[in-house]
Parts: sequence; C-alpha cells; structure tokens
Amino acid sequence: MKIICAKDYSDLSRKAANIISAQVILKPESVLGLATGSSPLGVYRQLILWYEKGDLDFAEATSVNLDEYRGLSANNTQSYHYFMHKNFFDYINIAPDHIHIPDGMAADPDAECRRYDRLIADLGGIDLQLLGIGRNAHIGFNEPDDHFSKYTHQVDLTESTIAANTRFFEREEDVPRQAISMGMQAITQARKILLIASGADKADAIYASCFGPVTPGIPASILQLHQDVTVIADKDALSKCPQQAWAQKAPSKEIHTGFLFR
Ligand SMILES: N[C@@H]1[C@@H](O)[C@H](O)[C@@H](COP(=O)(O)O)O[C@@H]1O
Repeated sequence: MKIICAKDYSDLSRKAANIISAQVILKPESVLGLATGSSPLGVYRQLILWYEKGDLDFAEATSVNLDEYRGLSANNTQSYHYFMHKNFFDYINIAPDHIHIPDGMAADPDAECRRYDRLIADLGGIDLQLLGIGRNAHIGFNEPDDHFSKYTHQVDLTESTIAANTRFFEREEDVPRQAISMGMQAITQARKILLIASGADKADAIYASCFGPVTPGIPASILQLHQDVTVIADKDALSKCPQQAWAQKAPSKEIHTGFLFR
C-alpha cells in the first residue's frame, strides 16, 4: 500500500486523475471501477478537462460502478446512475453500452447481484478500481460487519452512512435504507486500486484501514492484503497516520483470524 499526501483537494484530484489517465493511455480498453460520493468529483472534472483538450479517449473503455441505491430508478436525480451521467459520462466519449451500474429497481435483487458479478467476470475483472471511503471505513456500500461479503449483495445501510448521505437529500427520511454493492471479491481482484480521501472526518477511517488490523469491522482494511493499492489523501485525512509512513507503507502485521468471507 502506498500512501501519498496531497497538498489539498485539487492536488489530490489531479494526482488521482493522472493515475487513471495513465491507465487509459496504456490500455485504452481498460475496465474502470468507478465510485460515487463527493470525493471523486474533482477527479471526474479533471478527466473531463483532459478529454476536452483531446488528451484522453474513453471510446474503448468500460466502466463498472460500485453501487446503487435500492428503489431509485436511473433517472431519479439522487440515484448513482444520474450522478455518474451528470458528473462524468455525459461529458466524455464512453460508449453507452460500456457503462455498467447495478440496477436499483431490479424486481429480483439477488438475480441482479448474480448478473453483476457475472458481468464483471465476463469483462475479465477490473483493471483499476477507484474508491472513496465512508467515515466508518465502508468501501462501495460494504458496511462494517462480522464478515466480508464476497459477492455483489444487497445491503442494509448503517445509521452512520444514512446520516452521512443525508446531505445529498432534502430530508433524512428520503435517504434509501438499502443498496446493491459490489462485493469484496470484485474489488480486491481489481489489478490496481486507487483510494482517495479528503478531510478530517475521514482521518479515523484512513488510519484504521491502513494501520489497524484487517477485519470486516473496518471494511477498507482488506485493502492491506492487496498488492497494488495507492491511497491519495490530503493532510487532514492523513492526520492520524504516522508521517514517516506517507509515500510508503509496511505490510500489515496483524490479520484477524476468525472472520469469514460469505
Ligand atoms: N457508496 C458511496 C461510497 O462509494 C463513497 O466512498 C462514500 C463516501 O462519500 P464521500 O466521498 O461523499 O465522503 O459514500 C457513499 O457511501
């Protein structure tokens, strides 16, 4: 795990966008695992700028998003479908049939989860997975639990995640209580992982995920077991981490036994 300290949010966004650009330049047909939330907005803005300048071409790329709320249709302005189109896809030349996001309206959510995992497998897995992180260290919507969920699954969102996401909705009651999220298998089988975090409210999650035990109680801690993870975070998000660890990171010493993949 490599930890890079960015000067500020704009520096963080450019650094992360540079890594995604390199991926697309080196492998135009890349499968990009994409994330929602406020953290990646600057990355998407930067990628759009470079695309508009003619420096990037997404014609051959494919995207698979991490998650979607249950019960929100693609044209609901709070859905992650809508978010991705309005903040990224509508401004680049990715082919519409190369865009994949779980269907939050699927009548049979279990079948939808199985379809999504098959799709990712058929695409040959993810080349580069972009991740934000929740205050409780969730990635995608993999919430703290007593086990890591291996496959795409339906999740009951925790109170802390509902509270954090309330800012995007008019009223707390409007925040969906469930979501469909990619599981840890597809995320950790991504060939490269890029996690971005900004702000002091992410400091505990970043510290626990990078330096704490690997445990499903801290979902992002599983990334310590991956061979190619880059964390790009600003000073506030890194404020609980030892400074000498920035730009390098020793492998985790402690792995909690007794947890399960399900
Ligand atoms: N499902 C998304 C996550 O993928 C995202 O990482 C997290 C943090 O969002 P933000 O970047 O807005 O803090 O929010 C949501 O829960």
